[in-house]
Amino acid sequence: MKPAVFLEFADRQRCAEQLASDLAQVLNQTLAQQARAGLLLPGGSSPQVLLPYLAAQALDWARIDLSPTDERWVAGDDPRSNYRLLQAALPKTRCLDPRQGDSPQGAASQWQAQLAGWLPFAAVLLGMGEDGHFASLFPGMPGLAAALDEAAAPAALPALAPVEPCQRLSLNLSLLCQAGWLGLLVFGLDKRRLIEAALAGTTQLPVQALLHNARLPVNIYWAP
Ligand SMILES: O=C1O[C@H](COP(=O)(O)O)[C@@H](O)[C@H](O)[C@H]1O
Repeated sequence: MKPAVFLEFADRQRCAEQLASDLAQVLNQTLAQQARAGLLLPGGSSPQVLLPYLAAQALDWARIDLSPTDERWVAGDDPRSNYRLLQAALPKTRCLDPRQGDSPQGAASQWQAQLAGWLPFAAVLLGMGEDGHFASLFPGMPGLAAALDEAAAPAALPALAPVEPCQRLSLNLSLLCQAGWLGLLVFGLDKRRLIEAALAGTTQLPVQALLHNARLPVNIYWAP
């Protein structure tokens, strides 16, 4: 297990400000060495406080390739779409819509093929749900063990959530770890307790596999 870095902040604004600044530093370093930089961000509620701070960073946004870490199988203009959230918040990036086919399986294959051209990603930021899922790798879903296997081939796959919208697309742990920097953004006391249990190895949750098996240290940003 690579030691995780736990960064604790007094409130969500300060946490988001620091994370935005750290992400910008990683991206600027990458852009100093190559033409484009790949950035993967989560959807859901947690990044909503981060995105305005990130958009305000001094960065050549037109050279950033952006993708969600996972997507809900809904229309691209559905308010629940992670792609829609990110594209609206960071409109100057080249934002990739994972929904590239008529079926989740077809879309996952196309998305995976496009992301292969971005590797390694400059930075991957993940979120975590109250049930310990990250990206769209949910406890108990079919194929979970393979998706959490760090030694598996890097892949995008159809995934299943226990709540609507159930049909998802997600990257597996192996592909999420093909990065120069890996982060996890979590808010609230319940999620903190979960992270502490996962770090101690006393859960069977997907986030425990992330914290124990990722091939690079996870930078955890937490605020109440
Ligand atoms: O469904 C999802 O949930 C997780 C966590 O979301 P949050 O609202 O609890 O922050 C998110 O990281 C993921 O990208 C999203 O699709």
